[in-house]
Amino acid sequence: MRMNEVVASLHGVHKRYGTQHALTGVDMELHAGQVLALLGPNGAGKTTTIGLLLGLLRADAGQVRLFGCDPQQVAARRGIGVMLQDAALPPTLKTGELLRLAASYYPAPRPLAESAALAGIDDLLDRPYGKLSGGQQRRVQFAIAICGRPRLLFLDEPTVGLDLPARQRLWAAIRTLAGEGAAVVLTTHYLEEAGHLADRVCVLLRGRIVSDGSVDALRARVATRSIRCVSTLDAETVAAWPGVRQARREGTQLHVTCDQVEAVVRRLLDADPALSALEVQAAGLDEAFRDLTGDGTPFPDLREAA
Ligand SMILES: Nc1ncnc2c1ncn2[C@@H]1O[C@H](COP(=O)(O)OP(=O)(O)OP(=O)(O)O)[C@@H](O)[C@H]1O
Repeated sequence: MRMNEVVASLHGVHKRYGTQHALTGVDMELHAGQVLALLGPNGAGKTTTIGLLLGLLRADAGQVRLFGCDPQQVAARRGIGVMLQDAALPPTLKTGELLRLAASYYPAPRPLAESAALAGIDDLLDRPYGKLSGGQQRRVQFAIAICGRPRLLFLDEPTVGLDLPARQRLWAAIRTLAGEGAAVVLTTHYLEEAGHLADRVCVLLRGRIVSDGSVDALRARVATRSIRCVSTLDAETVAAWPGVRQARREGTQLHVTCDQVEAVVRRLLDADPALSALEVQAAGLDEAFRDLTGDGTPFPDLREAA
């Protein structure tokens, strides 16, 4: 497989459930060797997009292609690996047995030890799946998703329930797979995860793609900066200054989001000679997303990873 080759695509896709419009005119391409993070608030259309690519749903209009074929064709589906959130696996089977069984469905599976090592489950192979912790089960599900050497890997919130070392290990494994040429699509609510992992971030909002590009390009689309300082200035007063988008207080700290950072910093220093611990940062992804909604709609389910 050539790096950057388009492995799957949606062009002008519309999908409705009854009168509910889930996707309206979505265009998206997935490339070999690229990790794409699909982000958006609840109900934005992420699951619907993945369902269409997996051939579980049919578009009402537009074209969906998987390895150049209709995603409903079995041959096309053999090239994908999937880790969904509601995986139900037989609890009495041992992890190693489950992995062997899953690998047997693929023409050229990865050696079991390699899948286990990538997923960090080498020490769990003799344990019954049902006796594992939630985080351990997630790792087994990941091993199953990658055991067939998929050319396209779908990961639906793969690190939910994982502690930080396990999450970092999974990120490393995902990077390895992308390095081997796999296209990876992941949905995540963790901004940190998208920032660390993704080559591209696609933001869906109310069934439309509102941003598609690198994490840096997304950040650059919003010119906002955030200022933090220790100050006794009233947040509401600062919020009314020109160039300030938002100001709030957290204990002794004042947090200000603004467009014209130099002017606001100058005015803060003038207004409060005792101001200290001044920090200026580029907008985080959460501010970027908030900005993309245009009407200030927050993304309540986007949170920083713990
Ligand atoms: N089977 C269904 N019947 C009716 N409406 C549906 C169905 N599935 C999804 N929808 C609606 O379609 C829209 C998109 O839903 P979708 O599940 O794709 O969003 P999502 O981005 O995956 O959300 P979440 O982050 O909550 O999983 C929502 O308004 C949802 O209510």
